[in-house]
Amino acid sequence: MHISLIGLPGSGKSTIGRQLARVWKLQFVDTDHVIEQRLGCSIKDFFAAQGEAAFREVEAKVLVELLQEKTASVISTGGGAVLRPENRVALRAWSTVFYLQSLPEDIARRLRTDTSRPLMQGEDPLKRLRDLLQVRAPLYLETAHYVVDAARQNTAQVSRKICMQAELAGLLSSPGCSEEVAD
Ligand SMILES: Nc1ncnc2c1ncn2[C@@H]1O[C@H](COP(=O)(O)OP(=O)(O)OP(=O)(O)O)[C@@H](O)[C@H]1O
Ligand SMILES: O=C(O)C1=C[C@@H](O)[C@@H](O)[C@H](O)C1
Ligand SMILES: [Mg+2]
Repeated sequence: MHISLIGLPGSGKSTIGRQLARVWKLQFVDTDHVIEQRLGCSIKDFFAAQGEAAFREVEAKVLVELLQEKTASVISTGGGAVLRPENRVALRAWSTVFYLQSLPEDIARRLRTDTSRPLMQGEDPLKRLRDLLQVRAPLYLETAHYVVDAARQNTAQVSRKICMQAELAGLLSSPGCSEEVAD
């Protein structure tokens, strides 16, 4: 019923999810955004005050709630949403999952000046992304119904690929939407 996007931090889940929801005329939800609303502070501040384990607890609760919503939505997840086995099972069971498979080099270049992502604030963001990918790649692949090659692609190109795949799989009631994604 829902469409979920998974992938590394900075792989474009929020940006592309919003584009797809607009084209498909579905509700758009971003788990990070819902978590921040619930916490009443930024994820970065919550990480600093309570630590990552506390964040993962909140993330798991929010994710299941959103997946159980009746209204069909495009759900952009946080980069670490696949870390918990129960999240992986829930994502696969209650949504069609697209993995945005991006290159750490592309992401590091894009996020050079970003200070909002707590896991990207170290000395060497590229090494951090490579380390994250080593741990998470099998989890993203295990969770995904479809893997989208997002390397060296802009967001409109990635959105179009997802649209075409969704049309091929008969996931959408109104085919032809891949032509509507603007560059
Ligand atoms: N394929 C892409 N081409 C060009 N720019 C991109 C691409 N993907 C993402 N971006 C840009 O990179 C930044 C991060 O993207 P976005 O916030 O959508 O990533 P995310 O996957 O939601 O990250 P997080 O897991 O931290 O929530 C944004 O400025 C977005 O416009
Ligand atoms: O990759 C991650 O573990 C994270 C990515 C972000 O989307 C946020 O969910 C948070 O900063 C953790
Ligand atoms: Mg995001």
